[in-house]
Amino acid sequence: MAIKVFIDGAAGTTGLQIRDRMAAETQFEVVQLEGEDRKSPEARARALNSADFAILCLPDAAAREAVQMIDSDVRVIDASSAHRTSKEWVYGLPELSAEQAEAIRGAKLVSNPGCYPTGAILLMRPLVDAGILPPSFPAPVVAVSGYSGAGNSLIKEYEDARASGADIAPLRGYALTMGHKHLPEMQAYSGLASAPNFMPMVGAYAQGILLYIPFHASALARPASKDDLHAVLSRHYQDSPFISVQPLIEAGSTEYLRPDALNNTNKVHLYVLSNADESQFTLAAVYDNLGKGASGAALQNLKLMAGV
Ligand SMILES: NC(=O)C1=CN([C@@H]2O[C@H](COP(=O)(O)OP(=O)(O)OC[C@H]3O[C@@H](n4cnc5c(N)ncnc54)[C@H](OP(=O)(O)O)[C@@H]3O)[C@@H](O)[C@H]2O)C=CC1
Ligand SMILES: CC(=O)N[C@@H](CCC(=O)OP(=O)(O)O)C(=O)O
Repeated sequence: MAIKVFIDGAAGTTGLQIRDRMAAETQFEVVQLEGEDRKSPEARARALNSADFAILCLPDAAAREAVQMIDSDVRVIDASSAHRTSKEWVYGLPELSAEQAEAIRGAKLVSNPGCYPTGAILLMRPLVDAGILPPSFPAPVVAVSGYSGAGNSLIKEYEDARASGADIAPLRGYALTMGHKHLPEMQAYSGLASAPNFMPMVGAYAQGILLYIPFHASALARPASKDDLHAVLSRHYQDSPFISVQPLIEAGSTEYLRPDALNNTNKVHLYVLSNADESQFTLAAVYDNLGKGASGAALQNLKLMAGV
């Protein structure tokens, strides 16, 4: 019998992408609500409690509301930021460790990571665990995302502006008061003592993230070369089907990184960059905000939880 999966918020950016990605997954039967039922608390509660799994692709408040409706054994994956550091929830990043993957496999409540934290945590956590980055690391995180990262409303804003020929900023630096909602999960799951210094930007393109963590060698917990950093990350992700550490960049290379390089995949590419004397390093990540940054990760967690 097919495994019943209710997607609450199936008409949104994340929900639509999950549906598309599930089209080829015949072991699952997708349930979604149409028309007025989409936002009817009664219809949502019925669909939620008659499913094996529910994926919440909703604003935080509606995700909290959905959780209040549960009176069955339904297992939940929440794509919103409502529960990412809640004790009752398991953080849905299986690549953190074998134990984390195991915890997700058996969990009732899984919180899918935020798009920016995914790259930042994948880069920093293995280096903190290896004692190369200290927990006191004053992490600078600078990232650019496509506008789909903010869902339907920003997609509409950019697409309307493009259609009408209105002025479009090529890049917007935002969260200028430095209190972005992703800070708690970035800190908690990177293993840091304090919140990163996070400066996000949104570009005038739809999809894809490029994220940088630039720092001086003096910030390391102990002396380490670019080969050391690269070896720790490569070892950590050696068995991962989705995360791959890219080769070190050769001197004189004219290679460049583009945020949309992995669009429509669940992959993440990680890089260790350095200057010639290795007095300065930058960790970098490239991935799809709607892939491993949202819908791809939700499907990965669903398959892990369902054991398929
Ligand atoms: N876009 C991304 O890259 C990422 C998004 N996320 C998170 O995923 C969640 C969904 O985001 P996203 O898909 O981008 O957002 P969208 O705005 O594109 O979609 C949200 C959907 O939820 C629906 N909705 C709103 N309120 C209710 C309600 N009370 N009951 C039922 N449905 C409701 C909306 O309907 P309507 O439009 O009619 O209001 C819409 O279809 C958010 O919490 C977001 O933070 C996480 C990681 C990355
Ligand atoms: C470009 C853009 O605006 N991005 C969103 C993050 C999208 C995301 O990851 O959503 P969650 O917060 O649910 O994780 C932002 O910065 O708020």
